[in-house]
Amino acid sequence: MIPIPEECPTGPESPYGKTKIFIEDILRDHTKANPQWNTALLRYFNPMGAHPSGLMGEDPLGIPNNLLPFLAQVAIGRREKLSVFGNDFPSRDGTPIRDYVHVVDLAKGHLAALEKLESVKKERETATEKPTKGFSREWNLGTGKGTTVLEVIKYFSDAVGRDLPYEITARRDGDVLDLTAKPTRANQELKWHAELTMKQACEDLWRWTTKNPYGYQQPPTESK
Ligand SMILES: O=c1ccn([C@@H]2O[C@H](COP(=O)(O)OP(=O)(O)O[C@H]3O[C@H](CO)[C@H](O)[C@H](O)[C@H]3O)[C@@H](O)[C@H]2O)c(=O)[nH]1
Repeated sequence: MIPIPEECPTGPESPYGKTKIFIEDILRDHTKANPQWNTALLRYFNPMGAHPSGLMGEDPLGIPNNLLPFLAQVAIGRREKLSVFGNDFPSRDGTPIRDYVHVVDLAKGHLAALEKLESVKKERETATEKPTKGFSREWNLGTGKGTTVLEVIKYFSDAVGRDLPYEITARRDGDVLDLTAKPTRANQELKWHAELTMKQACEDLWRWTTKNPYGYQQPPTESK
């Protein structure tokens, strides 16, 4: 079901996807058995960007697996070029579509969920009939807007101010065509909407990268 609503049936194929659903199941079961528990199950789409101050950002160890951290390392000169994993997907430019959400919006989604749980807690405490089960709910933290890999490269190149080198390579195992959220439930129940644009996310990521080319680590020293 694309875009993916909160009600979408789940069927993870990768071990990583399975860990996410196992954790949700554990939390749902625990909450069901403990009426005093209120649990938010937040489903992240593709987080990107950095704090606009340029003081906090992502610092993957080793070779980055994810698109934006890799692209940022290409732009700052730590890697030669990006490999685009396949351009034969049935999308508008042949590359896969993801829902990239700014980390600041994602952080605000957590605050909105905590506020919602507070109000649920108050309602339940004052209810005439005491609940026999806890409260748990799934919410999609995504923008609802899909962007292809080539579009991401264009947005980030614009933030950097020059074209960034990439080559088309084979598909990566497990990559699917489209993972765009339909965050209707999160929009309505949490009164949360992603507000920041791809342009802002790319500018914030580039500010973080230029201020901290090696993330939180020291630059490597020349060996003699
Ligand atoms: O070097 C790269 C890295 C990625 N991609 C492409 O870029 C898109 C995004 O890939 P990512 O690895 O950045 O993210 P995924 O969509 O694979 O998502 C994974 O990483 C996300 C975080 O960014 C979440 O954790 C998510 O749950 C997890 O499945 C994919 O089409 C992928 O094929 C490339 O072309 N080259």
